[in-house]
Amino acid sequence: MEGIILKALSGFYYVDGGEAGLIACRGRGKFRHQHITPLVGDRVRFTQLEAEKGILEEILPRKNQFQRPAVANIDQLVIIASGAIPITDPFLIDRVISIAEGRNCEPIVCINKCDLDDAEELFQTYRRCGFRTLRVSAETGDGIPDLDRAIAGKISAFTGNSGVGKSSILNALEPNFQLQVGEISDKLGRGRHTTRHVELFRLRSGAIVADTPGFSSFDTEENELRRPEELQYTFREFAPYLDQCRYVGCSHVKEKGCAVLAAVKEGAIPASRHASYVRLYEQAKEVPEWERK
Ligand SMILES: Nc1nc2c(ncn2[C@@H]2O[C@H](COP(=O)(O)OP(=O)(O)OP(=O)(O)O)[C@@H](O)[C@H]2O)c(=O)[nH]1
Ligand SMILES: [Zn+2]
Repeated sequence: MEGIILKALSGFYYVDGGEAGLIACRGRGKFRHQHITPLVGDRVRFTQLEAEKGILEEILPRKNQFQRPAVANIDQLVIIASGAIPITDPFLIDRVISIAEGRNCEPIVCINKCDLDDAEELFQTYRRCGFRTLRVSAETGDGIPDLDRAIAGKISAFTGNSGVGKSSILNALEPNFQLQVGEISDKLGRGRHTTRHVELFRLRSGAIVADTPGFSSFDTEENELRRPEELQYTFREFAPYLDQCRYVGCSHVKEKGCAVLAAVKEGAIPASRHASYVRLYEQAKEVPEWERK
């Protein structure tokens, strides 16, 4: 049988076995010998032993994999942003987009709290760059059906800065969730710096989503380990200009004859996107060679 690992706990992998329900599986000893750690999100082959118990036989090839939180096969990263309380700094969005683009994972920009502010500038910035960009309000329910359609049939992880409304949106998508919204005790309890537990949930619509705790702040570590010269490929709107710069190996930061800079000047590339690129480029340059993979 085949299924997806939704949760890992105390040595058991809970596999969504479709009609068979949730099957608690142990891994075969060979995984340990081969240093293979099954991850939440893994597509697996397993044998059912009794009603709700089984054994993992094989991990099918991964589409991608993240370390913090440890999860595999994320199809889409839904980046929640907001134009009001709090106003999202575009750099936070761009950093996550860059991570997603480097991992064969589709970024979706979802602007919440549109009842307070329609965030026209953010919306246009990401739409113009070619990202699927949605406007929603968890409060009024506006746009939530669009988000529902955007995540249908996929595995999606939700991310976004604190307070943008990730829990509220998941609750709006699936009232069964009943995630606690905006409570201080909850925020402390999540222990963002301690556990990195992650779990996937199948919504009634069939979409699979990663719960927020492990995903509320995507770690930048992996991004910073990327070579500076690879960063340009994670800004999709740069693509038409990359081979038009005067110098081979142009960093698109301040060189003369840089086609990317010219496009920023003309307004074809949003200035905030380029500013984020420069910031990530400078960060990437700081990483010593021996620290890279
Ligand atoms: N007006 C308005 N308020 C919202 C909306 N969505 C969420 N809120 C409010 O924003 C606050 C934060 O919402 P949460 O859902 O807890 O945000 P979060 O992103 O999960 O926050 P963290 O747990 O800190 O990561 C709460 O007071 C919500 O009621 C919205 O669409 N409109
Ligand atoms: Zn250039």
